[in-house]
Formats: sequence, C-alpha cells, structure tokens
Amino acid sequence: MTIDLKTVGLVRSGQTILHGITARLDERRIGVIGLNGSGKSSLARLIAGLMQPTSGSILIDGLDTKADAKALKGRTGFVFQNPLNQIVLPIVADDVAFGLTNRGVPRKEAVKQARAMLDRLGLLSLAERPAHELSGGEVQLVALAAILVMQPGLIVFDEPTTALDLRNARRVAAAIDKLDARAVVVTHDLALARSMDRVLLLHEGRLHFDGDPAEAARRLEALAEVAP
Ligand SMILES: Nc1ncnc2c1ncn2[C@@H]1O[C@H](COP(=O)(O)OP(=O)(O)OP(=O)(O)O)[C@@H](O)[C@H]1O
Repeated sequence: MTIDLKTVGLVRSGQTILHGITARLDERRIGVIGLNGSGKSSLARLIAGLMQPTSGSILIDGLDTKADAKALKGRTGFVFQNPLNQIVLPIVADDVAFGLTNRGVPRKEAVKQARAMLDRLGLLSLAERPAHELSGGEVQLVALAAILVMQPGLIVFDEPTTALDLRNARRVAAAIDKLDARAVVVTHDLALARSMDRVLLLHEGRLHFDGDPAEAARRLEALAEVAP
C-alpha cells in the first residue's frame, strides 16, 4: 500500500494548518511527530479520509481520499486519541463486533470473530466486561481490536500511547509492531517513533524532516529547545 501526499494543504477557519506536504510513503510503519499544534492530528485525519484537504490530494494505492472516498471506505481504520469516544456498545465483545454487524455480518459470526481478535491480542478475559469499567490501557487495546477485526489495509493512530503507563504503552507498541496492516502513528512518544520505519516531523504545518526515525527524534528535540 502506498500513501501519496501531493502538496497537501489544509485551511481551517482562515488559518493555514498544513502547507503543501509532499511525500510518497511505501514503508509499513510511518511515524508522525512534532510539537503541539504542528498539524499531526490534522494530517492523520486527512490520510484516514475523515477530512478533505483544501488543496493538493492524497492517494491511497492510487485512490483519491476525496474523489474515491466510497471505494476507500473500510480500507482505512482510525484509532482516536481518546478511544472511549470510539466505544459504542456496553459489553466489550459486542463493541468489537459492532463494525462487522454494521457491515452486514450476522451477529453470531461477528461476535465469534470479535472474540477471536480479542484472544489474539491476549484480551479474551475482557470479552464479557462492561467497556466503561476498563482501564485506559485496556480501552486502547479494545479500540485497536475493534479496528483490527475489520481487517483494514491501513490503520491511522492518533497518539495511541498517550495516558498509558509504560507496560501498556509497550503492549500497544507491540500490537502495532505485529500488525499485518500498514500503520501511520501520530505520537509524542519518541520511543514509539524510533520503532517506526520512517518518520515525518511536522513543524508549524510544514514537513520539517522526513526520513530516519532517530534523526527525526533528534531534530524534534532541537526544535523543542528553541521553541518559546
Ligand atoms: N477546525 C479548526 N479550526 C481552526 N484551527 C484548527 C482547527 N483544527 C485544528 N486547528 C489548529 O490547527 C493546528 C494544528 O492542529 P493539530 O490538532 O493538527 O495539531 P497536533 O500537531 O496534532 O497537536 P497536538 O500535539 O497538540 O495534538 C492547531 O494550531 C489547531 O489549533
């Protein structure tokens, strides 16, 4: 799967949030880092097709996120920064099955697939638990299960380890590492960023650096020092 960013620009409420971002991404794990407000979440949402660019275009395997939105539906998953917003049904297994039933898979089969996915992530013990009782780390992993069960080719994560302790952050990082799907990961977690194949560093809506993860992390540290 290739993500082709072609001079992607985004203007919101008269403010330019992204300035002509161009990159052709073929790697399996793409990190996106930058200071607060640099445009990371906006870029992630554009790649996932949740918003449309104001100028330029984004092609996923040659399909335009704007013109071919219908064809791309279901191919890309998005894991939100606060995955509690993503949970719609009270019991974990039903929630993980929700996307499948929505797609027309019979409920029994959908729940079976959901339980298998929870099992794969080592979360089967959570299947019958009320979702609102889960810890932050468990919610993050359940949200990931709900996306994975849909078998998207690309998963976009918006700060997946924020608010997680080291153990759960590592579990999420390991789950991302094991994915069959491609991943775009927005993160402030430099250990997670360093584990990616390629990292985009955004600064004030511009692509400040694109390439080696360790170098991207070093450049971010340099930006953090000079930032007011
Ligand atoms: N709908 C909007 N209207 C106006 N400005 C917006 C809108 N959405 C985002 N912005 C602004 O765009 C800039 C980039 O926001 P974005 O959420 O993409 O940054 P980010 O790099 O993900 O930040 P953070 O690390 O704080 O989550 C910010 O200055 C933000 O205030």
